[in-house]
Amino acid sequence: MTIDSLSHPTQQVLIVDDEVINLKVLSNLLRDEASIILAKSGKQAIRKARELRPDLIILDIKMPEMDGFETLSELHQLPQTAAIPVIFITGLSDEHYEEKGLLLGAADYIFKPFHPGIVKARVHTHLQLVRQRTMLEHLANCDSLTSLANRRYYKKILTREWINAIQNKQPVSLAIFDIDNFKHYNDEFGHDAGDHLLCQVSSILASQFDQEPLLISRFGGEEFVALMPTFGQPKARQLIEQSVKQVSDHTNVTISAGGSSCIPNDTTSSSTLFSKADKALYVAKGRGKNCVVWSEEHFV
Ligand SMILES: Nc1nc2c(ncn2[C@@H]2O[C@H](COP(=O)(O)OP(=O)(O)OP(=O)(O)O)[C@@H](O)[C@H]2O)c(=O)[nH]1
Repeated sequence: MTIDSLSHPTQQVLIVDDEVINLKVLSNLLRDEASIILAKSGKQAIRKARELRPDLIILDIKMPEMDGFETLSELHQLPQTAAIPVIFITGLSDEHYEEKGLLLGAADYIFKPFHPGIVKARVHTHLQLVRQRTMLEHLANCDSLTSLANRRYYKKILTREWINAIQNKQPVSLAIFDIDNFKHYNDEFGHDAGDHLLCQVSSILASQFDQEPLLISRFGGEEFVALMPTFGQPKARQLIEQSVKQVSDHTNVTISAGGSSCIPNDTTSSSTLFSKADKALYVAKGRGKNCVVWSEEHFV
């Protein structure tokens, strides 16, 4: 995973209605605004929303089996769909239902029969809000020079993955990369060339860690942290060694890495994992750089 996976180039709207004619009318109306996904029931909507992560959901309320209120409640309970805004479009025009829908967390409530222009305008506004939110998230979580995840985002994901690992009794590995002799590179070629090199190294690392659940982040300066949830030491170490080799094969510099692995429990802390990796990095630098040291070799 890189930070780019947080944004989606074309916005998608999921329309949910048990009446095919309503699905047709709404998709014709909104196809200029976004690409359209259709669902004919609450259950189907939840499945598609989990899989496709649309930017906005337009939800009918009166549907057999699972009504719109139940569908919204379930969407809000799932981590993959909890933040997707939902607009109710419904024949239930009683204010009591409108209040219920908004209190459940709907972004908007539109009565049927609807005025096409008003629906279009409201959908347009909500999609614009989603774009603005995505942009803010991107700015908050992304390193502006390299476009990698920043330290703030890394910490957020580390907290989440640490809890997951405890619950599922799975390993977590972490490695810190540091560019070797970068001060010398800056002094020799200038700060702009140094920036360019940081971007080059970042893009090589991003290509090595582009699969879920991996995360590569710029921790600061010329230091990068790779988080490898579910990876035990052998698999993690192999990936880190491969990354170090890729940088030395494709740039004018080398990098060193220190790694550490554990199966977290209630008594272990992620900062211990980090400090073990940091100490291993120090050892790697002392061994002549351009190499990987894993903490177990030196710190049990
Ligand atoms: N161009 C550029 N340089 C940076 C940036 N952030 C940190 N640096 C430089 O990175 C260099 C890090 O130097 P040191 O900490 O001495 O490490 P080093 O020269 O790589 O030495 P070793 O870590 O022992 O291999 C400093 O010169 C910083 O100015 C940045 O965003 N752009």
